[in-house]
This record gives sequence, C-alpha cells and structure tokens, in this order.
Amino acid sequence: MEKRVAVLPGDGIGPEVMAEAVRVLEVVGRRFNHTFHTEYGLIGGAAIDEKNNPLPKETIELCESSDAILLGAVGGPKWDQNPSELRPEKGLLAIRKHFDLFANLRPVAAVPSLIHASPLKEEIVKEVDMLIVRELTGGLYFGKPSRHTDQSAVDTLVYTREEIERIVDKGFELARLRKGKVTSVDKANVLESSKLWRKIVEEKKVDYPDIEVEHQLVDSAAMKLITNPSVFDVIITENMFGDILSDEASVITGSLGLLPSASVRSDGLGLYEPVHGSAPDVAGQGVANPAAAILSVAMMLKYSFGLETEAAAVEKAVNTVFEEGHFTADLAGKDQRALSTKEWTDKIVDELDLQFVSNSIMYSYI
Ligand SMILES: NC(=O)c1ccc[n+]([C@@H]2O[C@H](COP(=O)([O-])OP(=O)(O)OC[C@H]3O[C@@H](n4cnc5c(N)ncnc54)[C@H](O)[C@@H]3O)[C@@H](O)[C@H]2O)c1
Ligand SMILES: CC(C)[C@H](C(=O)O)[C@@H](O)C(=O)O
Ligand SMILES: [Mg+2]
Repeated sequence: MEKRVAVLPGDGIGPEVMAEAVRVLEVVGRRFNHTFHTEYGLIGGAAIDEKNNPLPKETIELCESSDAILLGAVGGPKWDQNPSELRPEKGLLAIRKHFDLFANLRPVAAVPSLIHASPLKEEIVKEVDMLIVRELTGGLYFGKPSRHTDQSAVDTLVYTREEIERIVDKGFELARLRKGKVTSVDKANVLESSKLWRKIVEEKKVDYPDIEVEHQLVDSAAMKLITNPSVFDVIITENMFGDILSDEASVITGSLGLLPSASVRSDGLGLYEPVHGSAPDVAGQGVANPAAAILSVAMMLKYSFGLETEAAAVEKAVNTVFEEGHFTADLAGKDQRALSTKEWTDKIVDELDLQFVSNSIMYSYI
C-alpha cells in the first residue's frame, strides 16, 4: 500500500511526540511492506511565527492532497496574549472545520500493567473500556456571535438537527461494533441545544433496537466517570462536554499522555492526534509520553487505511513495553527510572522488530 500522510507537529511537545510517531510509522511501513510518504506542514503557533496565520493555505493544500493527517499539539504561553484570530488553537479548530471532521473518537481503556499509575482504586478502573464520541465541528466552539469587550462577553451554542443526527448515528454505529450500549451525555435540564440533542437520540434509537440507550446529565456523568467508569461503553456528547470529559477520563488510565484520538468524517479522511495539548510545563525536556501520538498512528492505520493487523501490531508493542515495566516520567513509579520520549520509543521499535506480526492481541486501546 502507498499512502501520503500530512504531518503537522505544531508546538510544545507536539514536535517531540510526532517525531517518535513518525518513526513508528516508518517501521510499520518497512515491516509490512507499505510506503508512507510523510510531508510536513505548519499549524498553530509555529505557523503564526512563520506565516502570521495559525492554518496557512499551504497546510490546507498539503492536507487536501494527503490520505490522512497526523497532528501533534498546538498552543503555548508564547501566543496566549495574541488576538483571537492569531491564537494557535484557531488553527486546530479551522482544520477540523475545513475538513468537516465532525466525529472525534477518543477511546479510553484501562491497561492492566498501568493500574498502578491511576489514582483511582484498582477495582474501579480495571474493567474500563469506553469510547467517547465527541461532536467536533459545532456547538460553543463555532457559534456566532462570539466576542468580548472589557464589559461583556458572548459565546453562542448552536446545533442544527443535521449536525446532531450525524454524530448520534456515528455513536450508534460504533456501539454496534462494541458492547452495544450508548450513553448520551447532555444538559437537557437547562440547555435548549441539549433538549434537541436528547429528542434526536430518542428518535434515532428506534433505528438501532439492538443498542441499549441511556441519557445522563453531564454533571453527574463527570462524577460517574470517576466513581463507576466501567458502566460506560460508547459516550456520545457535544463538543465542549466531550473535551472536558475526555481529559477527566484520562485519569482512569493513569496519564493524559496515553489517549489517542481520531477525527473523522464519513469518507475515510481522518485527522489523528493525541488528546493532550502542547504541555508547556514539560516541553523541550524530551520527557513527554509519546504513547498517545503512537496510538494515534495505530488509529490512522486502522480507520483511514484499513490496516487492522498493522494497527494491532503497534498496540501490542505498546502493551508489551508497558508490561515489561518501561515508562516515561508521567507513569513511572517513585523507585523506577523514567525513560525519555526517545528511549521509550526505542523500546517500541525493538518490540515491533521482534513481534511485528501477531494475532494474540490481549488488550485493545482503539
Ligand atoms: N489538541 C491540541 O493541540 C491541544 C489539546 C489540549 C490543549 N492544547 C493547548 O496546549 C496548551 C497547554 O494546555 P494544558 O496545559 O491545559 O493541557 P496539556 O494537555 O498540554 O497538559 C496538561 C498536563 O498534562 C501533562 N501532559 C500532557 N501531555 C503529556 C504527555 N504526552 N506526556 C506527559 N505529560 C503530558 C502536561 O505536562 C500538563 O501537566 C494550551 O495552549 C492549550 O490550548 C492543545
Ligand atoms: C486546543 C483546544 C482547542 C482543543 C479542543 O478543545 O478541542 C483541545 O483541548 C482538544 O481536546 O483537542
Ligand atoms: Mg481538550
């Protein structure tokens, strides 16, 4: 197989974890006889510095001519005081919108060899295996008007029926491939947008009689995520709730540095990025956990290229390296030596070299 992959490293730890993710992609290509052409583009703060635009047209063109997009992270204190249009985060929102990547899939699964790293009790986290399906191109992030003065501020939460229907369908379809349960998270006791959301979920569930459906208000959903997370299978929710709940859910796994994501539309084009941000507090030190970026590569192999075996090989390598007790600083115990970003990826590469074809996948992240 021959594919073109646009690589957008971005800011902070973005370039650090992307370099390792690309290294893993290259090993997969060599091992499984695929050619992945990687081409680099600017986004976020790096693009503002060079082009005065968080999403330059060259980057859009590069992505348009690619089969998939890999993204590191954007943002950082350097640009925090910039006007809204020159914030790195605008570039991220713009690329999601430009490509209509409305469905953001964020799998969260407990990993047996990482239970020690979660602040939650073992019996609470050990059965967790959920998928957060976050609506990504609507809601508060995109509604107009959106502005502030020193005296007042406005953001607008808009959802159309069509926008809700397509993400709800996506959630139901994904539940069919998993444990068959959908939890729709909203704030229907207050928000008009959530009332429509809930109505549409009720309408849609008739088309999916095999799926168990429940509604959960977002505030109590946030509580349940920590007290009883194994009750969730597929969570479908709107843009901002999904953003917040997925960072919260990362606590179950032990580190935000573990969660990958896929942002997809209906036709296969996808953008793959860690859930985490540019982590300015650890950027430049070579200590970031590249697992989320590497697992995002696995999601790309699976969802955009249909390469299930290759994706499984990457996941298996990640599991094995954890099982062997190799961790970056975010996951290492007090008496363990933490590996650097690069050292930890070296272990993944060694592992792929050793066992690149395997069907004995014990644990799936994606
Ligand atoms: N998708 C994205 O590009 C994205 C996502 C979230 C935040 N951001 C941006 O990132 C910047 C920093 O935001 P923040 O600090 O709130 O969130 P963050 O996700 O960057 O970091 C939160 C905490 O998690 C840690 N962390 C995150 N990823 C890690 C990794 N791979 N390995 C080890 N530790 C990791 C950080 O060190 C930090 O302590 C902001 O500018 C924000 O807008 C970008
Ligand atoms: C950086 C920010 C715009 C982004 C979001 O809120 O979508 C991030 O937090 C994420 O989760 O991808
Ligand atoms: Mg977020």
